[in-house]
Amino acid sequence: MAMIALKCPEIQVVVVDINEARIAAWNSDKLPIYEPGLDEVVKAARGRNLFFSTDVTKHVGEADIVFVSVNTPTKTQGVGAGKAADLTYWEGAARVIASCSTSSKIIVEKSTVPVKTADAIEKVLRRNCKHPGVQFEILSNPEFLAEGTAIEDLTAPDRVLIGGKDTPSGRAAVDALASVYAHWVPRERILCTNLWSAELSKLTANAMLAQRISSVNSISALCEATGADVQQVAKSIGTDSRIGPKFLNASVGFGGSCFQKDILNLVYICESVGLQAVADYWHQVILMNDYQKQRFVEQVISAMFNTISKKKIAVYGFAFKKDTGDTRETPAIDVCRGLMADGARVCVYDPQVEDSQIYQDLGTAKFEWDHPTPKSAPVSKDAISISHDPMEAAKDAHAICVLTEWDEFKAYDYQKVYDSMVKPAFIFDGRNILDHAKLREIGFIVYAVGKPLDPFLQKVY
Ligand SMILES: NC(=O)C1=CN([C@@H]2O[C@H](COP(=O)(O)OP(=O)(O)OC[C@H]3O[C@@H](n4cnc5c(N)ncnc54)[C@H](O)[C@@H]3O)[C@@H](O)[C@H]2O)C=CC1
Ligand SMILES: O=C(O)[C@H]1O[C@H](OP(=O)(O)OP(=O)(O)OC[C@H]2O[C@@H](n3ccc(=O)[nH]c3=O)[C@H](O)[C@@H]2O)[C@H](O)[C@@H](O)[C@@H]1O
Repeated sequence: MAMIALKCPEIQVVVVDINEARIAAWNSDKLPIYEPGLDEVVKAARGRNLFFSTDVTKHVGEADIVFVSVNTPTKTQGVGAGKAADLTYWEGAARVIASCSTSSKIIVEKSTVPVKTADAIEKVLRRNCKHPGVQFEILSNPEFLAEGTAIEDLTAPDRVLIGGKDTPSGRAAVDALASVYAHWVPRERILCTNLWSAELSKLTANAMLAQRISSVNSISALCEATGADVQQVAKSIGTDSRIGPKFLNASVGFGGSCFQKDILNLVYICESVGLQAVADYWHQVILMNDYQKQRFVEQVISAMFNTISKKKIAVYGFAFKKDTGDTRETPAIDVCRGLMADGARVCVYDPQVEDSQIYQDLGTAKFEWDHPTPKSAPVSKDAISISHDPMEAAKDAHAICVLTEWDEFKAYDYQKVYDSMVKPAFIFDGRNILDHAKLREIGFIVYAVGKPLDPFLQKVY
């Protein structure tokens, strides 16, 4: 919305949220999320044609176009728990829109939703609007930005996707929304489809992106078993232009708020229409991701003589990727839990993530985090500590686990780090970002995902 406000000065944009603390932060000097370049965009438009408010009914009532971007988490209970998308917040938003609309509106699905959601939302809107003559035209306009590169992605998107009904009013609504984006996006990049294609394209895009990571991660395990190098393999296959080099970095596993929930949602939809084989196929992407995180933990334990009990392990990076403070579904949660379950004393350092977030994440059950009041149990402060200094985090530690690819991790003085650690000192590079040859020269035992194993780490059968 900030980008639309920046690029379309004649359009008034009001962002409304029921969360007062978030709106207060959007109106302050410290925005509630860390996203490179976002501060500048917000500051350029805020107070001009970009406003943040908790007065949902007033601003929705006055709007011609309403973008609905509420959360669509995985259900935690009831039918479809653990897979289906929970549309409670979406339905709640639709009811509010219906109750406060005195004029016709275009309703834009910006959240990622199951295919056919527009049908359900239309029913809620139609049945709840008290004003005769008010019409709602629903469009699907899924968002493809990635966190950490959101401003770049929004400035020059590969495509903008708009799905609408093939009726005169549907086509007019699609044109109206397309003309907003056309302020800065070339027309040929604005793709117009039917509603169901747009909804399903979003889930499929995320599933196929995540599938690439699970595919290369599955091969990383085979590389370790055979002496192949996953980065060499990724480069070799990625130079085939039909495959391409992007999104082929082996890692400790993918995280983020969307891949897992969207694939599970796709799996559930397939099951609901009786396509079990299709559901199983996509579910394997998630299972491979779980396997990759578990495999990493097992590698740490086995390398350190099958016992990490009471050993201090420094974790470098808690965010799900670099350049964001977001920790939703970060692989660090499962890895830290795995290490703590084996008795390790974990000390986390992350340049952006708040301490309270780390404690909350480690104490919150799966799928709970994306609901407004997640149930969270306190975690033992003996098992987990947080440091704001990477040197201090590594001091007296037996091992360092690199779980996020923050650039600053490459620039540390690892001789100094090594000197302060217990020997043998281990580094487990879950992102393949460090200079492994140099670390070995210093004296570290190095494990890197999908790389030939140090003789020290090779299992003796
Ligand atoms: N985070 C991302 O990078 C991307 C997210 N998406 C999709 O966008 C949607 C939102 O994602 P996020 O922004 O990450 O979630 P979020 O949880 O950070 O934000 C959702 C906001 O909606 C508010 N909300 C809930 N019900 C409301 C209501 N009835 N009225 C007003 N506000 C209400 C919540 O208070 C919350 O601040 C999800 O469907 C997600 O899959 C899509 C592409 C990228
Ligand atoms: O629907 C969404 O929310 C968004 O989900 C992803 O974006 P995001 O989750 O923000 O971040 P990604 O860059 O996709 O990274 C996801 C995870 O995969 C990991 N990853 C990524 C690339 C890679 O090669 N290897 C790898 O392990 C990242 O470290 C991270 O944990 C998609 O890339 C966006 O297009 C989409 O809009």
